[in-house]
Amino acid sequence: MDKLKITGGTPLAGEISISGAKNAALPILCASLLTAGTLRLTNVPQLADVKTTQKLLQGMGVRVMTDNVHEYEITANEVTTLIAPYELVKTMRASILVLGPTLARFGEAQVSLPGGCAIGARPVDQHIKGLQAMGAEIVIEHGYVKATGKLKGARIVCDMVTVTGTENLLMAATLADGITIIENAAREPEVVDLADCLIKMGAKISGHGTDTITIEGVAELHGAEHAIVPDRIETGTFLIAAAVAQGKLVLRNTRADIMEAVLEKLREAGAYIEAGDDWIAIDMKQRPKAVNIRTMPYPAFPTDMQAQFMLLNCVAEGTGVITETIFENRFMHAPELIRMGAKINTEGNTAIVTGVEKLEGATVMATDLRASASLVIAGMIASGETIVDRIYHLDRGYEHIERKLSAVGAQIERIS
Ligand SMILES: CC(=O)N[C@H]1[C@@H](OP(=O)(O)OP(=O)(O)OC[C@H]2O[C@@H](n3ccc(=O)[nH]c3=O)[C@H](O)[C@@H]2O)O[C@H](CO)[C@@H](O)[C@@H]1O
Ligand SMILES: C=C(OP(=O)(O)O)C(=O)O
Repeated sequence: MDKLKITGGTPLAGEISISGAKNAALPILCASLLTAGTLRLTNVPQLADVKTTQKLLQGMGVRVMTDNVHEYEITANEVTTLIAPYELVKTMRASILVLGPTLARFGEAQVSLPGGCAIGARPVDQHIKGLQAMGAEIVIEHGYVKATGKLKGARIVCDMVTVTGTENLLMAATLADGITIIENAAREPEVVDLADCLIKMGAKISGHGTDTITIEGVAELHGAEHAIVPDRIETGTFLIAAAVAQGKLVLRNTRADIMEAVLEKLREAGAYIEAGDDWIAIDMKQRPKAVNIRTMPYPAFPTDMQAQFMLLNCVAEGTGVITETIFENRFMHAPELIRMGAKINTEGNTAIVTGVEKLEGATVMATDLRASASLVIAGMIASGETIVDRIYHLDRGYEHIERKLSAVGAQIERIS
């Protein structure tokens, strides 16, 4: 199993190019199931999760052509099975995103229930409830969601803001008979990117980016071309790296307008940030100041940046309080950071973090995607050597993270 070996304490400076967003690429790849036409995608990140989605679609008979870098051509004109099997779904929860489009186009779908994961139980009851409101017959049998029926428009009020839930219902509604209104919808930029792609495919959608999305179903969708939105979480992760290493980075091919809450917190921590249309620059001249963080749905502070900000507080001046309101078990990085010398007290969904002058290198275990990222950056600023184990989590969501960070001064190598 691969590990990362990091030697801490090297200065960080230079430029990094940001990849397309995992959380936009995955639903958009699944949206290919909505049409027999060809979907041409650019800026697709090279990630394990993208490969898993490719396998899942190919297993259903979808033709996926790729230059194996960032461009994909996907045609679902000869779908051979409407089943998404457990073997693939268990490795990636986002596989549930084939449910809405498959059911909407073919009137039938069987998708393995994704089950819980390290950060929380993550049920999919809202996806199911919404599809039922649209007329689907749904049973759960042998661990599979089995859905049938011709979908019709409905008014759906989500019990909580759910990103993939909104995406599944949005995709399903594009081919439903009549008008669907999704209330308490997720407003994340990745939902907006999916909606923009669906509109290019001929869908009639309005209100995306607000908490009420209206979709007028059409008889069929067609092929389209779309560039995946930049990854705001990858961007934020590298900004944190610069902030804690007191470095200077320019991030290219990204967008500041979709990550204001994160940039605001970095400024509060003492970072000097400038941004243009497709770049963000950070210059951190001193030790960061601790910040308080409360994770909430977009446009508030994202849970996917919580672990990285916990690390920032670990080496900041003062004490910061972190409250995680989205996932019930998303502090697993805390005990690993404590092994590196951090001072963190967790109680329920709150972590009180008091900064120390320096972390110490150690062997640590990555437990989930963003926890892994926080440990890698911790290793970059710690004294001595850090080994981060179980980095397959990292490969799910960061494209060549060790190459990108090495290019700006970090000493990181992948070892087996
Ligand atoms: C592939 C993808 O886009 N993943 C993102 C997506 O995950 P994902 O879409 O799975 O997360 P949700 O927005 O659905 O989850 C938000 C909360 O709602 C709960 N919930 C959700 C659906 C449901 O049917 N029932 C229910 O109870 C979840 O357990 C969680 O507590 O949004 C999360 C929150 O921004 C991010 O951390 C993930 O990176
Ligand atoms: C939790 C995450 O992803 P997923 O929903 O794919 O598990 C994440 O990207 O941090």
